Amino acid sequence: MKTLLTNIQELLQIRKTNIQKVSGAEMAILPTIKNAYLLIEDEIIKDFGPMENLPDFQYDKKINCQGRTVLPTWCDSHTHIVYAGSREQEFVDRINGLSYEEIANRGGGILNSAKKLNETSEDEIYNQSKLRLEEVMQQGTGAVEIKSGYGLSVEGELKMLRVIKKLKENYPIAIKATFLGAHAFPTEYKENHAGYIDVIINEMLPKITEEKLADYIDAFLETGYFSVEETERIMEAGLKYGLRSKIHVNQFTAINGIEACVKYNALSVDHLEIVTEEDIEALKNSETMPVALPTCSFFISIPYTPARKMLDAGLPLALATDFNPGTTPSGNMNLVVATACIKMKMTPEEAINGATINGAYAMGLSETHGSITVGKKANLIITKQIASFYQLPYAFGSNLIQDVIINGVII
Ligand SMILES: N=CN[C@@H](CCC(=O)O)C(=O)O
Ligand SMILES: [Zn+2]
Repeated sequence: MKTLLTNIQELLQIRKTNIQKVSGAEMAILPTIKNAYLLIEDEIIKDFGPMENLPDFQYDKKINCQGRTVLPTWCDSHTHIVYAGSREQEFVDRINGLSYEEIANRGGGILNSAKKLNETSEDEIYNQSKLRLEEVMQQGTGAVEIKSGYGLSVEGELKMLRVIKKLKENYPIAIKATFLGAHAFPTEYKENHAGYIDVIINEMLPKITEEKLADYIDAFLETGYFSVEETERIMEAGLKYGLRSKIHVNQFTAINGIEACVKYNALSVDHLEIVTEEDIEALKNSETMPVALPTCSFFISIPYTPARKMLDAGLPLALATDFNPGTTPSGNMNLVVATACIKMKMTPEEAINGATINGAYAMGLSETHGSITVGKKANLIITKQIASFYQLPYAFGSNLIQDVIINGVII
């Protein structure tokens, strides 16, 4: 099956060779072709170029993209899409003055979602989660990472990861699964951290890897959650089972966690609302991708990741949603890109790089996703008629997506 897209007003994020990520000043450059064509063969990008060079292709279907921009689908490298129920009461509690920490200390937060998850059947969790996945696909996401972490028990974590596996099997979108047993300490282990970490390492990890349920391992490295030393135990155990880490870190406090993550060659460090000079130094010349979650900052009113400071230091930055019931009940990457521009002072070029090519890197999907490159998956957003791609973050409340193509098929 061959599909030809013609008269594309502007084709964004074209990369002739497969580069892995963009860093620092490179992030300001978003290569494009104006008045372009693109040929899809089955699920792959076969060719693209300026309309004046359009070869005499045979094709089965033609889409005239007059006035429309085409770009790769979003790569959302950090979500908690699989969960049970919702937490809008905590949202109202925060409006009334309670902080995220105060709510968590009253048994809300992650433990609230864990209780709901353990009381809900696997089928019901699947049915709730698939609706969220379908929604984000329509919003232009073509690759997504999904974490466990609301089970906090052997059965609960396995249940979540089996739901993620089923989503992988049933949907065309690329999904990476991350095991986040170290998301919080269950109440019964509040005074016995080492005991819970033993459960993670000796009971959960062997079962999860035996069933091949996870691609990565995560921990919430934060004051009041997992310490640097506790997270190091988790990262070390993950590596023994072949799981590289992607770590929640520096959301509320900076406690030298990033340095530890880099030491363990984490694929990504995520959140980074509080970043010190030492953290930036640790990330320089590393293979660890920093990931910002601007709609989390927006929703719970915490600082935004200091993108300018990080880019000026030459670092790369990826953008993701953090879609979860507590701190970010939204998986809309369009809003993430807009918020990064409006609140973090990233340019549209930088934000789109962060949400595509760097997001793919943060999921280990650089070979297949994140750019318009011959041989990569034909995962494309076709916009409505827009004056320029700057309108994507500018008109932040509008849905500017006309069609989403995943693996060569309009969904
Ligand atoms: N910070 C840790 N985990 C999630 C929130 C979890 C929750 O509140 O349910 C996050 O990334 O923001
Ligand atoms: Zn998260």
